[in-house]
Amino acid sequence: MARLEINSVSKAFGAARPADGLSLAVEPGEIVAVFGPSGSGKTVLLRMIAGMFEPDDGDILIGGRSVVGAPPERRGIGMAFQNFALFPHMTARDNIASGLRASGNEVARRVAAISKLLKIEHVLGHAPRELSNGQKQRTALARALIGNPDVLLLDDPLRNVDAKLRYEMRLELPNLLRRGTAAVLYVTQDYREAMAIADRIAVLIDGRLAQVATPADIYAQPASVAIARLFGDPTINLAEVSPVAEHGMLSAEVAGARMRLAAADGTASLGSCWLGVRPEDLAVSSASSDGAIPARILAITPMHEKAVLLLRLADGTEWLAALPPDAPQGAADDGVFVRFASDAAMLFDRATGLRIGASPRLKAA
Ligand SMILES: Nc1ncnc2c1ncn2[C@@H]1O[C@H](COP(=O)(O)OP(=O)(O)OP(=O)(O)O)[C@@H](O)[C@H]1O
Repeated sequence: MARLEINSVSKAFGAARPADGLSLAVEPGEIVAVFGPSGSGKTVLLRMIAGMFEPDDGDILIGGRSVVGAPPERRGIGMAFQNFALFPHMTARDNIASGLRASGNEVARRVAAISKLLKIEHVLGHAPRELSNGQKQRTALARALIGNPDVLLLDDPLRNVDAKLRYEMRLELPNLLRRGTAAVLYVTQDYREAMAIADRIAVLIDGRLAQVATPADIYAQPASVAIARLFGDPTINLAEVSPVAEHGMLSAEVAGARMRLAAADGTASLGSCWLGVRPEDLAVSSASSDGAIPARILAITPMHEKAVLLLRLADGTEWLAALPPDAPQGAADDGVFVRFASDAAMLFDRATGLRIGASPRLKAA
């Protein structure tokens, strides 16, 4: 059992700075997803931990000991990659055993145990070219897990498997990974995968950790508008507003309608803000009411578990609403009214992008 600690780690390649003062600790048995846009530095972070290259600055500790400068094979790390990286001339069995520094019966026993767990016992004699992508991925995972590593690094391991298997693995992987005591760093470009698999998510943007928190907290309390936009499909709706405080209540005009937002802490009005409302927090109806935004339906996309409406608000802003499939939706070109509960509104400072208010969203009005 060993903790992984990344302390103020930086790395530059010429003008690119894929790691810029990163600090993160992963406990034994914990799964932390590293999630962020393409090019944000996720792979560079994993490679520094693995020893494929060293940081310019800062320290990386496993079990309290610095591993900077130590050869990769001495770091107690297991790794699996999106491209599987199996040895083509070896069987699945030998690929898995190559992750172990042991011999004889012990190897056979551990290969049998891990391949049973990963349901690949029947393909152990096959070469990689004879395996499906799902079987390749399981073989690569078995190789990473077999040595009971202190730290397990998984670089987008489900990127190249089909949608059905990805869905199944999202359900299976957390249980599988938690059977061991490895500190797991799991890189993904898919926010759903990060939310399904991880205990905590580390959001990496431009080489910096923008937020590290549980999946539920990141969704409900994104630290900034950039993070709010990375989580959610369809993505969060935004409107430029200048909230005012009156009688202890914040309100703002959105497309001509005055919306109550939250109980205001003070009497001060806020400056220019982004108002954010998630598509699933919008209600759409044909009847007007107090605080409803007039809008027109531009298009409707039925999406099985929900219907997504593209709306044009009275001021021309386009928003998306995600409604349960059985909710009345109207039809394209219908005039409708859009509402959201005051506690569904998030406010972000326009200048800094940071979320305003400490409570999950803002305090309910
Ligand atoms: N060996 C290298 N030499 C020079 N630049 C590099 C090297 N490795 C990475 N970079 C640069 O560092 C930045 C971060 O790359 P990285 O591969 O870590 O991104 P990522 O977040 O893993 O992206 P993706 O999700 O697309 O895999 C990029 O600008 C990339 O071009």
